[in-house]
Amino acid sequence: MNHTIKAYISTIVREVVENELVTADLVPSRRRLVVANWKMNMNLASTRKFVKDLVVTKEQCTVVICPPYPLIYPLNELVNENKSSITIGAQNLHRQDKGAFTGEVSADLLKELDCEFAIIGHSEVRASGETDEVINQKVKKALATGIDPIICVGETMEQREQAQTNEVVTGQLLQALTDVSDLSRVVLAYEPIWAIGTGLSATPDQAQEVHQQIRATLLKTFGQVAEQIPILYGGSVNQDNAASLAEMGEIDGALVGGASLDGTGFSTIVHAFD
Ligand SMILES: O=C[C@H](O)COP(=O)(O)O
Repeated sequence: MNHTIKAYISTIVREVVENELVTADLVPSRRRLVVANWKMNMNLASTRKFVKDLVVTKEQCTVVICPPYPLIYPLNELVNENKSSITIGAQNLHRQDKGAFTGEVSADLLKELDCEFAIIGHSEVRASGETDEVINQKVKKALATGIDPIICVGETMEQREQAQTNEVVTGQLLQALTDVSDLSRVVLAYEPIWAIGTGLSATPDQAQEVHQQIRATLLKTFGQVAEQIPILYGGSVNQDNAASLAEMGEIDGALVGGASLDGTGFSTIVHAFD
């Protein structure tokens, strides 16, 4: 079903609910996603092994793999050969259509290579100077190209210690979503910077608390459509902590870095969110 039809159906459902013709229980539940961000890791051989090792038996949870750009095409071929239910995503995209942007990749090309998602605003990209305005432009470019954006937000340890988490995260998400119309296709990822690659994951309660604040802000700002936006948690998710994070009602999936490089281990994380 294409996105226009999905959006139309969700609009009808929302109107019916707002008119109290059905109970909220009948609103379709949010999609759940487990996303692998391979960052600057993996090669052709390890990608082949990953696809062989990954066991995805259920389909309640969308499994998105975001490889380095040169691996997108071979990964797509492997997915087709193996009839795998992997969905492919990109780690970034450019806000412009095309042009003299050395080293960058356009949304159109990513779409042509079957990328259905793109990570936008990852803290490792923000650290190189990416602004909230550029992130907002990338979100719009992704949506206009038929790619669903996975927008990352998160605070530093210093900001957490100064009780600024809510202010920082809210500011980032509202700027990323400024004038964005198709919110039902947006995915958010809460990634506390202090938890990324450190082995120091947020506890399920810490993550749940921030996710609840994000949900409240989304509902207040955008209304009922905000219920459809999945909020993933990212930051040292692994085979040991995935199940306890997945139990939390406001954690709709995970964005996984280091622990996504091994197909067998990543399968365990996926099944925790199934
Ligand atoms: O995009 C993924 C996040 O940066 C988390 O990375 P990590 O699982 O290695 O902490």
